[in-house]
Amino acid sequence: MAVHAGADPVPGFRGDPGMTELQVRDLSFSYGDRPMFDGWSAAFGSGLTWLRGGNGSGKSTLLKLLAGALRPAAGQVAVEGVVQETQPMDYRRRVFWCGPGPVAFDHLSPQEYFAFIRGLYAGWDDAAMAHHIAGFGLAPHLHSPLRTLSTGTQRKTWLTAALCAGTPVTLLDEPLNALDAASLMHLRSSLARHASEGLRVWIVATHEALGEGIAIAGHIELAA
Ligand SMILES: Nc1ncnc2c1ncn2[C@@H]1O[C@H](COP(=O)(O)OP(=O)(O)OP(=O)(O)O)[C@@H](O)[C@H]1O
Repeated sequence: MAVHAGADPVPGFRGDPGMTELQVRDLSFSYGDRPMFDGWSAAFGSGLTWLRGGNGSGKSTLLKLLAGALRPAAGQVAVEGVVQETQPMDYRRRVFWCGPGPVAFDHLSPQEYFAFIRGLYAGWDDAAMAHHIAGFGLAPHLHSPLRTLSTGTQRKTWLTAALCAGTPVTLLDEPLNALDAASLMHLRSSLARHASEGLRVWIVATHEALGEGIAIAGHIELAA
């Protein structure tokens, strides 16, 4: 297991004044006595960053740290100057994390989940919600409890929320998993649009290439 360290701005990060930025400084984290990150630093600018690495290299762990779902032993993570450790609620409103596993909302239907989540994010976009419900074919499933829906349909629900939340930073963990061909096409075209707009930070952890036509602003590769 490699321990990740260093201070590498994401290649392609432009650092323009006024653009959204996620900054990680001197991040350290261990699972028990097993270090994963030791003084790791990076700066993520607007656009899409592809987070790569083999199984077990720490991609999901890094996204959880950036989301605030795991607590670092040391270091600082900040979005637009809002520091995760000292302003956790303000920070969380700026970061949407879409992980691969089940979440705590599976008693809700997609419609109830969207109604709940739209109250948390000031930039929530209702027009985008209608667009993604259609694009992912979610309409027949809107009123069924999430726990009764297929893995792919649940993931389409989380992805719809991620694409509508309007947060400065969006973290997607293996977003291509479990999607059918039509949904993959819809996700890829949505990511391509956001990546080319370059207005917000998108960090996407995935083993496989995202597909042609998606502008990649930077790569981070974690060693296994
Ligand atoms: N809660 C935990 N406690 C202890 N070790 C953990 C825990 N979660 C993950 N790990 C270990 O940390 C390492 C990194 O895991 P992580 O899930 O971040 O990797 P990954 O790059 O996302 O892998 P994959 O590509 O397989 O999804 C792995 O060796 C894993 O076994």
